[in-house]
Amino acid sequence: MRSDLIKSGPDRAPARAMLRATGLDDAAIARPLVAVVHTWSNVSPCNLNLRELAVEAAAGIRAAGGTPVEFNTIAVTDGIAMGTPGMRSSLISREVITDSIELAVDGHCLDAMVVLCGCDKTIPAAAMAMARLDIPAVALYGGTIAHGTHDHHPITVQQVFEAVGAHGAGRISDEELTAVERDACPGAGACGGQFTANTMAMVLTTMGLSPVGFNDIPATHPAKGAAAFRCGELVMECLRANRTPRALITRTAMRNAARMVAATAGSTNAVLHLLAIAREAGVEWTLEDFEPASVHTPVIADLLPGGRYTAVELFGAGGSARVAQELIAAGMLEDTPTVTGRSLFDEVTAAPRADTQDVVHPVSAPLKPRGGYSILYGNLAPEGCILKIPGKSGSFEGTARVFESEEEAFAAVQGDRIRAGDVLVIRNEGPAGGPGMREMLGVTAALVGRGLGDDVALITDGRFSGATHGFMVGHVAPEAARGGPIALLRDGDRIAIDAGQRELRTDADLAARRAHWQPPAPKVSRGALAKYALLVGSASDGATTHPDTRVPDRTPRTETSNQGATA
Ligand SMILES: CC(C)(O)[C@@H](O)C(=O)O
Ligand SMILES: [Mg+2]
Repeated sequence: MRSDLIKSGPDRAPARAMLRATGLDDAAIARPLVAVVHTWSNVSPCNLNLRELAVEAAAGIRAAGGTPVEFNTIAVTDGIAMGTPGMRSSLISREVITDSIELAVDGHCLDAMVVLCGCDKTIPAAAMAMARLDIPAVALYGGTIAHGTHDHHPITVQQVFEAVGAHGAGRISDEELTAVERDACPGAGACGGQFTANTMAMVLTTMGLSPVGFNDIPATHPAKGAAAFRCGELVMECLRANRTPRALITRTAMRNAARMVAATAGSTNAVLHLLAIAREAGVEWTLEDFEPASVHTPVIADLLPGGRYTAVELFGAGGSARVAQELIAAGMLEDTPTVTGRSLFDEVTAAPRADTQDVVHPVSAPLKPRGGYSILYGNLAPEGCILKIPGKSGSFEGTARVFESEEEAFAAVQGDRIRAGDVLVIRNEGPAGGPGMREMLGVTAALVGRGLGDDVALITDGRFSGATHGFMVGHVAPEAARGGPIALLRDGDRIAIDAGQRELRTDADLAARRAHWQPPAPKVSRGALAKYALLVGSASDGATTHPDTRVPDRTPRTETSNQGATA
């Protein structure tokens, strides 16, 4: 046992003395020491229930012969940070949470862990830490928030962001905005559409890191506690069987996860996070691998932000298992092992199947013929970018309106300075340039709220919330701060988002402008943000600080007229 390093033999008497002080007796010290890691915080609803779940998980570990030890990490809540400088801390927190789980578990030589996570970055961080440590481990998502009700319609925080745009355009009153704000978020749980948290929770399930069905249970549902208890028992089974995460995180699991994201029109952040998880697990998986997964998987789940339902209705319809059942029936998933010791297909097939529901469609009657995202390249994104395919699919050509920050763009939208046919370019918001690759939900929701959602497009080296919809291209790489061609765009340039050719391009003479380009001065010089800006790789590699991530290319790019999909 790994924990023998800290507790066996005469030399370890000081460590045992410390453990005794926490209330452990000889028998408890002799048992496997199992971490209950959670990302509890009461700054927002997302992680609010995790301390309660930690008690249940610890009880499950004890019941199965282990000794639980608990610690928690930080969490940064996008729904609160959005649109502020605070949002720079969001993606960086994924690295910090992963690192802190590694350090606390390795620092105390713990034998196994249950990771309880609840929001956009804590969920991928859980998977990254599991991959990195590769000790027996189970992840459990705290669960979705219930939806609010406004004017007899279910709403989520997405509608609050969009109401801000409608309010800015004078379409709704102060009172209406306040009423939406008050109605949207009824209690504990992460944002309720197929936004980043629910998308990533589905990824954990699909990859076999969480038992099928558990992550779908909403945060306030009475069954959530029993699921946490079972995770405690299960991690002890994993320990005895020496079942570890890297056996689960395979290329097949990546492909399955990418297909589930496509089928549910999930958050584009899943692309960043899956790349980061793959790097931690040492799995060969690239940005381009997402394209076939999306092309060959129709959207079958009618979920917000583009569709009608929230994760609570999906839970009632059978949850992630129902989506997987439909994809399996169509030959669109491959069988893989899971944390329970049974295969994904065995678990999914055994899951109950609701008779009447209209949240998840069969593959034969999809909502859209292909998945919700596409990877583009072209002379504006030689390393790639991601298009969130809008409701009104096709291509978009328009005129560049260049903004050097999210704040500038938001002010232009709210100041009624954006017109149909504009392509907003928001740059210097990339992983290094932001730093921290903020989500542009404030801007994208304001566009939708003003009724401009179908008539303008947006490209950025930043990223998007899961609640973003419209004609949106993010993760443009290389980013502006590292000399990506997006840095060279000017107001008035023609920009084409060509979904058919999978290109983001301009006919502007970028090569001529290159000679005059100067890298922008770093926005921060100390602290976590500055460290991240120095270490982070390209968004096309997951925007991670993993040492194997391709060394950032800081040399200016040479423009060609069109570098195409193989660039
Ligand atoms: C605030 C949201 C909706 O949670 C967003 O951060 C996301 O990425 O989905
Ligand atoms: Mg987010």
